Amino acid sequence: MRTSLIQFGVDQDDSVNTRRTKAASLVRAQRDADLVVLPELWTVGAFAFRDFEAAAEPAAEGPTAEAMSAAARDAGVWLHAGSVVERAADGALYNTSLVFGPDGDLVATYRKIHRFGFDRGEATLMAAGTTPVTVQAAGATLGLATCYDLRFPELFRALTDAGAALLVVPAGWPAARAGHWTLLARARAVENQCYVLACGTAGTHADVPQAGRSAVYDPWGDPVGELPDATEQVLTVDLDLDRVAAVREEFPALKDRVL
Ligand SMILES: O=C(O)CCC(=O)C(=O)O
Repeated sequence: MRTSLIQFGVDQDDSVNTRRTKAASLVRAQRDADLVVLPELWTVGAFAFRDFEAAAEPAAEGPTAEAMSAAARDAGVWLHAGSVVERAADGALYNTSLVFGPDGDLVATYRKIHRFGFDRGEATLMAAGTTPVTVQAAGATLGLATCYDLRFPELFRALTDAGAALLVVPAGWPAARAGHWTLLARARAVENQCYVLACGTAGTHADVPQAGRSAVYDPWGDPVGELPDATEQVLTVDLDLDRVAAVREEFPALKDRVL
C-alpha cells in the first residue's frame, strides 16, 4: 500500500476557500497513492483559536467535506482529510477528522477525544469526542487519533484491540515539543505493533512554529519515511501490510498483556 502524507502549511494570508483549493489540488496530485493524509485543522490552523467560530462547518455536508470528497474521487484515492472545526447540530464545536473512499463517499468521522490547551484554546472552545473510531480503508483497518491524543496510549490500545493495523495521526504539533511528537509516534508503533502515520503541519500559524516532521513508523518502530523539518512537502511511503502480522508473530508481546 502506498501512502502520501501531505505536510500542508496554513498560510494565514489565504482565505479558508483558498486553503481548500490548495489542499484539494495537492490531493489530486497523489493519484499514485492508495491512502492520502492531511494534517489537523488545516482549513483554519490548529492554534488560530480566534478563527474557529468563523471556520466552523458541518462535518458531513460542509464545504471542506464537499471539496475533499471531490478530490478523493478525482484522484481515486482513500483520503484521511485531516480534521475540520465541526459545528454539530446542537451548536457545539468539535475537532473532527474525515475519511473518504475513492468514490468520494465519507466513510468515517472521528471527534478528537483529548482536547489540547488545559484551560484555554481548544480545551475551552471545543467539545470532546467520546468514541474511538476504526475504519476499513485501502485494504487495512485504520485507527483514528488526532494530535494531543498521541499522549494517551490507552486510546491507541483501544484502537489496536478494535483491529487497527495503521494508526493515523494528523496533527498541528508545535515545534517547541517536536521531540515529543517523534518519540510518542514511534512509541505508539512499538507498543501496538502497528504502522503509525503521523502527519504534521508545515510553517507557522497564529505565531506558533510547527514541528512538521511527518513520519511513518513500521510495526517494529523503525522509521520508513521521515520529513526532517516543517517545510511544506509530501512524504510518500510504501507499506507492507503483512508486516503487522509478521512482527506480532515474531515478537508476540501483545499476547502477554495482563491488564
Ligand atoms: O501535546 C502537545 O504537545 C501538542 C498538542 C497539540 O498541539 C494539539 O493537540 O493541537
